Amino acid sequence: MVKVSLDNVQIFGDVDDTPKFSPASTTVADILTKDALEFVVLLHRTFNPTRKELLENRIRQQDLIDSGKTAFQFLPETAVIRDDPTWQGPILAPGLINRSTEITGPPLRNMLVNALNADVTTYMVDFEDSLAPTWENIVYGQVNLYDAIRDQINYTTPRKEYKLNKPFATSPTVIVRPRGWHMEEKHVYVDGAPISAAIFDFGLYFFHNAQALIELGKGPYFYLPKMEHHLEAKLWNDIFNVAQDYLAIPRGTIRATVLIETLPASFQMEEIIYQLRQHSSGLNCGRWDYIFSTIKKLRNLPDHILPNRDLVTMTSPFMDAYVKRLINTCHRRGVHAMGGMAAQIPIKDDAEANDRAMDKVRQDKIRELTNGHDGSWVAHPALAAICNEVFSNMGTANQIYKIPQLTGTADDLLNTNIKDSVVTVDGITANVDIGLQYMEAWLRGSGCVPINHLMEDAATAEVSRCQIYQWVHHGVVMADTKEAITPDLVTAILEKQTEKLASTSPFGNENKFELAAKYFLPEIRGEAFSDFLTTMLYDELLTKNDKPFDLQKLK
Ligand SMILES: CC(=O)SCCNC(=O)CCNC(=O)[C@H](O)C(C)(C)COP(=O)(O)OP(=O)(O)OC[C@H]1O[C@@H](n2cnc3c(N)ncnc32)[C@H](O)[C@@H]1OP(=O)(O)O
Ligand SMILES: O=CC(=O)O
Ligand SMILES: [Mg+2]
Repeated sequence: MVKVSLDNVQIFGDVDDTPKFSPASTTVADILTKDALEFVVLLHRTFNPTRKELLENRIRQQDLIDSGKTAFQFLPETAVIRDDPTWQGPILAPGLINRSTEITGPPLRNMLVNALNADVTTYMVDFEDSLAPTWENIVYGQVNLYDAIRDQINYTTPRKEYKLNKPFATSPTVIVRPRGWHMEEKHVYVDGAPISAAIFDFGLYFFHNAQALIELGKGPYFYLPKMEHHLEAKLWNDIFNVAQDYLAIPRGTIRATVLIETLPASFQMEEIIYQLRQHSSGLNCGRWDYIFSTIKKLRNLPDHILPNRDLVTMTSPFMDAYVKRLINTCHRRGVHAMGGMAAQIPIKDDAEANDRAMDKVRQDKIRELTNGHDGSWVAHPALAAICNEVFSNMGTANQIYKIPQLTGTADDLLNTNIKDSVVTVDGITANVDIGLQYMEAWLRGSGCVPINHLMEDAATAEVSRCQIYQWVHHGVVMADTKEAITPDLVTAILEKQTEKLASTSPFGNENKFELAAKYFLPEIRGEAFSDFLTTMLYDELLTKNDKPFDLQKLK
């Protein structure tokens, strides 16, 4: 075994050794053990320089786009991968053959139990879009997964008893989504800089649970978010190989589904599967981040202005092209093509509105099934039945064997012309409202919230944020007032919304609307464009102890 020095490692978060849940749960100290930390530090030291280079490459690509020399093309240097029809993904892994209904949600203990009890095939446990990365959320997410896998997650609150209906081994297969390459975990420093959040989330989960999962007839399975280049997938693949070798687990045991949720990645779908080859479990249409990325990448080009958020749909030309290209690519290579998230959630106090919302979810799933997806996502247990019903029409565990015609040329992927496109005052107000409410919740530690009966998470909020930037930047003329959108107009809307929401907040003086507005303002005035809302706000979540935790006390 490689010896890893922890001399230059510091932990600034609490490493609690008292159980948080009743009956007694695993503790944070059982997760952040010396052995586990050595493993994640080894991965970080080995792979962080490449991660940083790849992040710099993203900035260079953006400069190219902004200068009008569009970088969007199928890469000439990887034509050989695309043109070779012979290579295939691996044989499907145990627990990942039928993925017709995947529930998703953050790894909060109550939600983990509820999701594992849901009538679904698989469960994407999310450290990313739906989780605000407080130290507490991150480390207890690991505690909760550890306990779930060992059938010791049952617990009681004053309100409710949470109990798994079935053993973990026969519950929906768990697929963990670590944070993306851009995020750092600032509660852990290695050699004077924060550790990569992706490596931290992946490493702790893999180290503690890979062997146990294999013994249960499943495996260490992952969803990989927000990649922008096939070499970013190669980086994951290299990490997987080292991780498996380290624990003497056969290479190819890990499986990873990549979210195609950035515009550049949709030009490299085949290469991404190729890089992960023996570890690939397909691709997923991460539609919300994909809309965000499309706006973000093309934000400074006047020909790609998108209309009001509710007019950008899965049938918009660029979205339709991306979905169809993804399904064709996956099925040609023998891997799953997963659908994405309709934002509608159950509406409890209005039966008719609920029926309309549920019908939107159903129509979305029907479109996905008809296009050829092998399964799709649901945001809430009450939506599982709809997805199950629609995808039962496959009649088989998946439809990988069906290869639809290859559509989605480079021009189609960039075709942002949407019929009857308009931007209106209501469209701006809705985006301001969503962005502000979401950021305020995130700053209080909630990464996924219902707003106006829709699920809002980091990806959907990004769409709202960067639409306003784009409209102000280009001085778009509103269809209703015939006036151009200016920084002063959006400032006035933000101020009004902030005052209204702060004065009615159930959190009273503890609400964070003023703080959220302070960060939001330069973004929507077009004066700043942060890479991600989450990296922009992250320091506000730090509960960094001044004195690092004494590593001698690690178990
Ligand atoms: C763009 C993307 O990345 S999509 C993927 C990321 N997004 C997600 O994963 C969405 C996850 N979903 C959620 O967080 C929630 O469903 C929300 C915030 C959208 C709605 O939450 P709420 O309004 O609180 O839902 P509601 O009150 O109906 O919840 C009822 C029960 O269902 C549970 N529940 C709701 N959603 C889920 C879920 N996704 N997984 C497990 N349990 C859930 C709640 O925990 C609650 O049970 P409890 O009282 O025992 O704790
Ligand atoms: O992660 C999913 C998305 O839509 O973004
Ligand atoms: Mg996403």
